[in-house]
Amino acid sequence: MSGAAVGGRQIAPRSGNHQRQYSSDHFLTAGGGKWPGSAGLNHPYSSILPPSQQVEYSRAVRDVNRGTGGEIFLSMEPPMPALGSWSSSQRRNGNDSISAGQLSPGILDLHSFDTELLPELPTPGLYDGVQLFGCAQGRGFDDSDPSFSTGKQMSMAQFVAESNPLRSFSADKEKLASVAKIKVVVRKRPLNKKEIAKKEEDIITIEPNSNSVTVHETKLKVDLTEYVEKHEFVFDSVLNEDVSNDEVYRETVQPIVPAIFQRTKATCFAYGQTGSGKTYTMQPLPLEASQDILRLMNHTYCNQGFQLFVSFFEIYGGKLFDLLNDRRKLFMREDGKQKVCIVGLQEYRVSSVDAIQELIEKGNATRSTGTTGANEESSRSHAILQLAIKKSVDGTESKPPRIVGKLSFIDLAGSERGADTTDNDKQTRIEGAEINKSLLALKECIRALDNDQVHIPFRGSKLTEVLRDSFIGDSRTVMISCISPSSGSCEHTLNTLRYADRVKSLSKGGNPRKDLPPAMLRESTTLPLTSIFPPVSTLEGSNDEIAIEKNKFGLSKQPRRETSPPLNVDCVPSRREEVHVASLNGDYFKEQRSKGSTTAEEFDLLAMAYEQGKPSRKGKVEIYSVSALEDRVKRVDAPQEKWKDVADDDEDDDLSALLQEEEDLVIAHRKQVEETIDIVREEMNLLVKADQPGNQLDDYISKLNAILSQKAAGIVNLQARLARFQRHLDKHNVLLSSPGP
Ligand SMILES: Nc1ncnc2c1ncn2[C@@H]1O[C@H](COP(=O)(O)OP(=O)(O)OP(=O)(O)O)[C@@H](O)[C@H]1O
Repeated sequence: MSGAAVGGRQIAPRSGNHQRQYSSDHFLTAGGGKWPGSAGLNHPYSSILPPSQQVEYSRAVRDVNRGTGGEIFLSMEPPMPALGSWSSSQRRNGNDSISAGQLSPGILDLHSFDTELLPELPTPGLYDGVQLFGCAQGRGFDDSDPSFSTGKQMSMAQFVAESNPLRSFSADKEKLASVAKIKVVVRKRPLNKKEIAKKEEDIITIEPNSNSVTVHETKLKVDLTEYVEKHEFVFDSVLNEDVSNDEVYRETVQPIVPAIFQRTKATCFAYGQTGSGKTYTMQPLPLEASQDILRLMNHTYCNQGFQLFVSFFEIYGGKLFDLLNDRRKLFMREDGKQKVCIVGLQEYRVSSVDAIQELIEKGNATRSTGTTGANEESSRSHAILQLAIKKSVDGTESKPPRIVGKLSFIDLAGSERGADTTDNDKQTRIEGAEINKSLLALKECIRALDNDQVHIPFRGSKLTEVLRDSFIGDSRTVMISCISPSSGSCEHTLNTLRYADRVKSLSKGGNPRKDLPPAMLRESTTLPLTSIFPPVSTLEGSNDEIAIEKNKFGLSKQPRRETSPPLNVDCVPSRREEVHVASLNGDYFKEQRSKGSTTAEEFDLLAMAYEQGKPSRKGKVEIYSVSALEDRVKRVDAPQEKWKDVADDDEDDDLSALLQEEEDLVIAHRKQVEETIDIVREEMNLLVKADQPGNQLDDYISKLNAILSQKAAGIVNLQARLARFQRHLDKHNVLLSSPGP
């Protein structure tokens, strides 16, 4: 398959010669096979397939890759694609796993089903353990069940043994309800050969039987001696490098599979830097889940009219592409009721694991990859695989089936790609910004979801928009944070864990950190803005007039005197040096401007930043944090529902933009502090040299000049960013100045 041009850039699909190469990257642990594409037995799926299926699997993939014979994925025109011939495995089994008539129409309305969900399933004996192994309606266990379409003969004993994980499904509904709304799991991969060759150390420790992970970061003191800073995090579950893909499935997705028969939408996504194991972790999950779904459908729920559908698409650079239809471009549309439709997305009805496996393989082979600085090739797209359970309305095929529940698997783009916003290549910058935006929006949606917020900022990105229906109603989310163990990845690993921590930490569902002694809270301590700025109620002379009319967010600007919730700003770790830098004078800006190194707009911003840096005449400021804003939106919405619709669009867009800016500011601040520490280190070196006999004064002066300029530039940039953010907050009445004493 040839690459597709996207946004002026040639994208190589993950197939043939363009597949990701980790040639020197083979993992040393057992089962750490090379992936992807070669369809060897080291494929992550192979661990969940019996030997007979592994052979069949290789054959199937070979067929797909050749694109001959058993190819089922012909280019199809919506709405009703013509289907080619069958895959080899399907032919062999006489299996009608995917049929033309079973393909969905070209327009998949992801959302409309929400309001049309089927009534509760008949519950008698629903989770009766006996029925796990027999049909709820009297049909006995059938070895020829198509869900076991490998031709393998299975005895009842074997079946019972293989079905053991499903015993957990026999829990009653209450047990389902106890499945956490959000679960954050961390998975550490083993060191790879390349890292070992570079003598990189494993800096991650996970205590056995604990759910905490520690990152040991080597740092330098100002006097250049080394020390190790420990960063400890606690999550719902922490999996070390020995944990198999099977165990990952059991820990993450398996508990929520039964819930999707109960009208639940579940989402599982992997987050982490390039090469941290997201794809390795995610790829087997849909297959394992569909295996369990088919078992439930064919036994516990047999003859109840359930059907399983698969779709697979990716979001690349803010655009949607169907991975099961030759990367055909898809369009997202919203109807008058804000229901999201993905126009043209192919959905395949499946009834065997083989068929699902082929579809997944096909989709994976089609995913976009691109070259990055860090790795030869890495994913720069989000891949979304959805398993939808539908049910016919009247037990016949006459009407299209309605969705009952859905399980979405998201293999996110490499998280560090969001930092590509300063790359030289424009396309890379745009992609980086898009990735950044979507990761931020995803985090905010999950947080909002877990806090039962009325406003879920799903409009923040394409990713969250298409997942909108998964964020509404009864939903479950599992986040798997993948981390590399090597010292070279320390910064990315910390970023990944901080992201995961922020997803979890503000959730109402419980912050595991709260049980920890203070010493363990060092890394993820958040500093409430209220501790920097006094709460509204303690401010003198709050400007009540400002808070009277409605603002752009539809907020009734009533005087508020309650304490605003904290804006969470990650603390700079306490051990880091505090650096005091002398104030700049206004001439600096003029000088920069006259040198032409600053644009007019930047000049204004810099000048404004300088002005802001001066002691305020007013003295005190009243700050409403972004979280406070969301809270206000929520509270005000309740009695004023009638005009909520009108304000919704703007609110969401503005909120997303503000949230993005907040995040960017914190990142820039952190970076600036790190840079300042480096600069101080340089200064120390310079001073040491200056004390030595024979020191060159010229050299000292020029170096000192360079250092001071660098220092100043860093501060000015941060001030400019801060000023811009303050202006935006101000514009939306998030920040309100109050007169001083
Ligand atoms: N837990 C693990 N055990 C053994 N090997 C692993 C593990 N996790 C990842 N690997 C291997 O590491 C390499 C990179 O993993 P993978 O492609 O899944 O990373 P990724 O996070 O998806 O990267 P990208 O963002 O570039 O897609 C692969 O060769 C994979 O087989």
